[in-house]
Amino acid sequence: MSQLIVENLSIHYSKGVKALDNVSLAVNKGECVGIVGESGSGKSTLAKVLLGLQPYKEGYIAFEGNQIVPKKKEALREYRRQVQMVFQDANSTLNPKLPIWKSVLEPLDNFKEVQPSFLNREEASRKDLAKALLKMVGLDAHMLERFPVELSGGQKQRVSIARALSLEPGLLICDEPTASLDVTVQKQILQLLKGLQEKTEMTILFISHDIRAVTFLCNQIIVLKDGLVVDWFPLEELYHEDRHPYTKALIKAASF
Ligand SMILES: Nc1ncnc2c1ncn2[C@@H]1O[C@H](COP(=O)(O)OP(=O)(O)OP(=O)(O)O)[C@@H](O)[C@H]1O
Repeated sequence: MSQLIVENLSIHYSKGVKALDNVSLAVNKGECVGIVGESGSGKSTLAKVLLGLQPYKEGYIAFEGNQIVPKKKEALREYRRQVQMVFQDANSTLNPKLPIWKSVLEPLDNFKEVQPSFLNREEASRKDLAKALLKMVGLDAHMLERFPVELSGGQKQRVSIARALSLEPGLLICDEPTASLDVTVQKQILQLLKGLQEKTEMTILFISHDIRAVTFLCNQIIVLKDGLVVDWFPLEELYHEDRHPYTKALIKAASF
């Protein structure tokens, strides 16, 4: 059974804008699935709907067999623990007034009942927990007392990833997590996500306009254009002649 199922999802904004048009997809546990498309193709709308931030009237979304209904608060809370998000702008995730160690512990503070297997909440001090989380994303303990303004873009994104990992999610949704970073740092973040995915076996849904990033990380690729899924294939079939002309154009523009 697929971990995440989306069936015939359509989203219309006011003024007749159809951001998603009958979108169906399925993501299996432990897979890394990329959603690629140009600006305006509906990627962020899809991410918002999947997080329960955007209501939907047409279609069906289920995670681990349970339908996601934005108004059902209790079910949404458990879903929000299971499904974590990394956004493009780490500044929107990190409170500028909090030192990194407090920021990194915020999700665990909101879900006191969670006992991630890689942390010993009872025995460790709060700073030790924060330190262990930073270590998972390749950050040194001397970052603990710093504030977001004192970190580079890549370091801030690592902190955002550490926060997301702290609740040991079953699914990590990354919406353009590398788009604001320079090329070398982008690569490092992609490598970090790849390593974490292999280690933890969590599912990753990686949303990006950058087909290079998607093909580096993902084993399944879904192509969105004007709110429609126009192509969906395993990585091995990237150069297959059956690829949709739009996918071929994206590949060509990326000059692989
Ligand atoms: N709140 C909104 N109200 C009206 N239209 C919207 C709203 N949000 C998005 N849209 C429209 O829906 C379509 C899809 O937008 P969306 O932001 O999901 O695309 P995207 O692929 O994430 O683009 P980008 O990469 O530029 O963020 C676009 O035509 C956009 O103008």
